[in-house]
Amino acid sequence: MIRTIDIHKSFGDQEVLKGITTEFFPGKTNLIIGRSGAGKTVLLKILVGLVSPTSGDIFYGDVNFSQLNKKEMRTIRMKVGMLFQGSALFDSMTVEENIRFPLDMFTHMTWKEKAMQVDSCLERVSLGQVHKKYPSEVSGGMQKRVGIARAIVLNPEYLFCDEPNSGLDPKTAIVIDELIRDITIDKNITTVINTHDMNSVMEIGDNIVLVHEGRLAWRGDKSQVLESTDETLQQFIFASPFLQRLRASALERSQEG
Ligand SMILES: Nc1ncnc2c1ncn2[C@@H]1O[C@H](COP(=O)(O)OP(=O)(O)OP(=O)(O)O)[C@@H](O)[C@H]1O
Repeated sequence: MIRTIDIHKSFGDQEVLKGITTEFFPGKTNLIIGRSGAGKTVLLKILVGLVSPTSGDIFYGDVNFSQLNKKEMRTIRMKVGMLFQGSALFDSMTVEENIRFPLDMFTHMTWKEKAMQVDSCLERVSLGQVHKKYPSEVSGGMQKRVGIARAIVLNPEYLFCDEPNSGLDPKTAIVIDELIRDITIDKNITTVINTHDMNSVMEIGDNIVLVHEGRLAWRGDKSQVLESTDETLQQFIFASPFLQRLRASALERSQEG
């Protein structure tokens, strides 16, 4: 579990985060949602330790992440997997070299142990004979799978995904979401996903954190989204007139039934 307590972040005069207190749970897909510029990426970077908060605390379990020295922070980082926006694979490395990279960096495993771990992660993301291919030789959806395989190769306790659906068609996006959710449940990972994608909210939103103008505007799960009367949430989720009509008719049907 990750807890943030009263996180503030300013860049110069601009206060981007204005006191975020929330929780992200193990075995759940925790989504950070919000409009462009709301502060989602800054919050995600603070959670991972890439950006320091101006004030506030982050707890990984019982450990106060904000007060660790470099060595202790490295121990926590070893437990963290990252799926970057656009997958961020190394173009000059094959798929298997990409996935093996964290093992080379952080472990003393033998060549054979690494090969077995790479195979098992590729199998977990349902990719077969792509070991020797380069990222440019596989589709965008496959690149995401490779990115996920690399993110889980060290058996992380925490998984951070920045816009995992960007650039994918809606169907492939749902398949990738479901893959992330299944891995989260199987391995009891605390997964935090930064997303704009409404399908993700409604399909895998176990714990949804809505950030609005740097503040926590709403928290709940996907089953509470439709019924919530929170204005900020409704304006964000049902932004288009089409979705507003859809919501109205869904609510009508549920009242009739
Ligand atoms: N390193 C930085 N220096 C100065 N300002 C920054 C920095 N990083 C982010 N900001 C500002 O913080 C605000 C929030 O940015 P952030 O990237 O977190 O938004 P976001 O919610 O992730 O938006 P999007 O959905 O468009 O990615 C923006 O106004 C941005 O310009």
